[in-house]
Amino acid sequence: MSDAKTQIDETVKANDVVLFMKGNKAMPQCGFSSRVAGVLNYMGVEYNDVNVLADDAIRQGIKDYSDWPTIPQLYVKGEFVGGCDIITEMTLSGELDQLFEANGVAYDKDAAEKIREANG
Ligand SMILES: N[C@@H](CCC(=O)N[C@@H](CS)C(=O)NCC(=O)O)C(=O)O
Repeated sequence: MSDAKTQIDETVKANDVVLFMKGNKAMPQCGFSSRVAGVLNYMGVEYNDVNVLADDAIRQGIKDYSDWPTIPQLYVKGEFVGGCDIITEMTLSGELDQLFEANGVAYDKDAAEKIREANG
């Protein structure tokens, strides 16, 4: 395994929820990353953010790791879940709630409902 792949593998296995993004959760540097971080922040999810802009090897490595061409990328319990479009859809359909519940990830259900109400 390359250094980047090893680092990615260890990160997603050591942390329940990881978001590979541009910028960080406090200051996203891309609208797509901002949207996913915004959902997780609003839902009160505890997660690790990895800024791919800080390391080109991780930026390319995460795409190879998941075989997914873009960033952001959300991982739950070591599994790739999706990017911005998928996370948005899963938030609105309630599938993200189900995924968190199935994996014992704490989140604010009322906040999730508010997102759905505002976008229904
Ligand atoms: N449709 C994508 C949008 C994300 C996207 O297009 N990301 C681009 C621009 S930020 C990207 O990662 N390009 C490759 C790169 O910048 O390395 C999604 O659902 O996540």
